[in-house]
Amino acid sequence: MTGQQHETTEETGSTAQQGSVLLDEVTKVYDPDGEHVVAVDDVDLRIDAGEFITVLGPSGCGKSTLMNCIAGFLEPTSGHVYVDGDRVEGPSERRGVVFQANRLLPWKTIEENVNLGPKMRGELVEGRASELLAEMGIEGTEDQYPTELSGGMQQRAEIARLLANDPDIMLMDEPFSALDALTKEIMQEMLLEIWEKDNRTVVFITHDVSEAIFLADRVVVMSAAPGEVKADIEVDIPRPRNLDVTTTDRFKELEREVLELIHSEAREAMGGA
Ligand SMILES: Nc1ncnc2c1ncn2[C@@H]1O[C@H](COP(=O)(O)OP(=O)(O)OP(=O)(O)O)[C@@H](O)[C@H]1O
Repeated sequence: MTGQQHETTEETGSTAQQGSVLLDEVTKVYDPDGEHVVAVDDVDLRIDAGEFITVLGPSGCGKSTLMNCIAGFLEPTSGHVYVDGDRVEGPSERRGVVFQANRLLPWKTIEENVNLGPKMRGELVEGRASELLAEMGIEGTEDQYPTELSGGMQQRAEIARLLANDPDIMLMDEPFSALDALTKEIMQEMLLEIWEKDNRTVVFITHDVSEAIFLADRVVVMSAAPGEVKADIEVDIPRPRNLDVTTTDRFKELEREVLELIHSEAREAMGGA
């Protein structure tokens, strides 16, 4: 994908780039043993192709549920998810998912892990895994096994595995939350570099307010359970960004605004204490 694909064509009025997401009145109710847990309540959300959205909210407010509905792992109880105008009816390699704990297969080498998706589809390109590993800054790890790599390197390999499928949309559920602070910062800058190059749509769930603002075009703040969209905040900090922006007045201002929203949600969730 290129920046050019992101431009609107005059003839059609639509963007050529793939990866737009529309959540239309999405509600998800779990019903274990008749308990009726409303995890996500009537969420409307539009994400443009190529946008980077972060999702913040108190624990249990339905962030992962929402992401799993976009991924196609879960079917909404009511409402629909559309990707590029088509209703999501199941998982697709066009929507790649990264979780906090990586899904690398421990008995396969890093190269074999990265090649897994393309191989299964009969689209294996010789040398592509090495290219992606180099892009992720872990060249030379092709023949190693996941457990031989540090946590940060495993997450880099995981993202390389995702990119090997060339997804239009990257769905990332707290991908860096298990990493130490320094590794986390390095990963954040690296993710932005990749995104600024390819402009894939990213939906990134986090509990970290600073991470949410640093990465995003828009921060979506969810309310305490049942999860609704409480605020949708545009991050008007110029790109390309590096971590220096986190010391600017505008960044601090946004951080205060988002923190206040999160705190008021947490207070409400605790019964207004
Ligand atoms: N498979 C399930 N069966 C029953 N209830 C579930 C299931 N998955 C999630 N829930 C419930 O739905 C609500 C939302 O959960 P979800 O994991 O989506 O929230 P979250 O915001 O991602 O939480 P966290 O920030 O703690 O990861 C919670 O009350 C949770 O207990």
